[in-house]
Amino acid sequence: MKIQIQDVSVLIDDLPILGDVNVAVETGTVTGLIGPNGSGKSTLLRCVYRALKPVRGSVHIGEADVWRGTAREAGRRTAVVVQDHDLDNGFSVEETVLMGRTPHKGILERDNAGDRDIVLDALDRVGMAWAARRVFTRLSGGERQRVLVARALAQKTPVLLLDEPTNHLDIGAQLGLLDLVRELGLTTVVALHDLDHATTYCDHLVLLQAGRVLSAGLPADVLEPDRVAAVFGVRSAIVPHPITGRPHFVTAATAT
Ligand SMILES: Nc1ncnc2c1ncn2[C@@H]1O[C@H](COP(=O)(O)OP(=O)(O)OP(=O)(O)O)[C@@H](O)[C@H]1O
Repeated sequence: MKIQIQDVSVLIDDLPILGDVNVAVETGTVTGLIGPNGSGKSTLLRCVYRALKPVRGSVHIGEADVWRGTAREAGRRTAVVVQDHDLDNGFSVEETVLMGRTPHKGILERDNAGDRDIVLDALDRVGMAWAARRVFTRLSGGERQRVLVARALAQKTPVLLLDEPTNHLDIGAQLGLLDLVRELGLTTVVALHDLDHATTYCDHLVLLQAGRVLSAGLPADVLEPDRVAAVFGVRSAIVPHPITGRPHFVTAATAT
């Protein structure tokens, strides 16, 4: 299912946060949102998962305008993994992941064995099945993050949005999660700070600066060294990875 972001502008407290953003994400591809702190990555994701309505422009997922139709319909199309989750409710890990099934249920419909199988499978995929009975808020930050990814998987949507999903994760878990995201084959938009992860795991990148798209396209084209230097203030290169031979983004501090 394709994502089409057209001419999206956002104002918060009368301040322009996003201006005339256009992004197209083809079905089954992974697009990375990159850019400095405050450049608008989370805000753009919020427009796609309908937490924030743009003052201008539109977001379509497939044929559907995200602001038409119900939140339930949106929940069947789009799963989200965000930071700053507010889930201090004493729920178990299993109950937390079961919330991902909500858009598929009728108002009074109870969870069934099929839902529980989906939940356990999702927890298994992120290596958290052992924690099914644990209280979600008592897990470590990285464990909680993996559970929230499981909740998104349990939602069984064609579109997946992730806002810095590798935060809190150890390096093995970071690469495991990004491998999983690729394996899923969903239409995916992921905000990432690690530009090597962006190079390795994304089909396309969108570079935001001050709420505007500065560059979009293949990772090697977007992460052109002069552009990286101008935006992030670091020297960079894309070189063959010494272990895999694949393109590897490396940086060095600007020479003094
Ligand atoms: N609710 C809000 N009220 C006021 N300003 C906001 C609000 N949400 C976002 N902003 C501002 O919008 C700009 C973009 O923020 P956003 O969180 O989208 O950036 P980001 O690229 O995701 O940043 P980071 O890499 O630091 O997570 C920032 O200047 C931020 O201060």
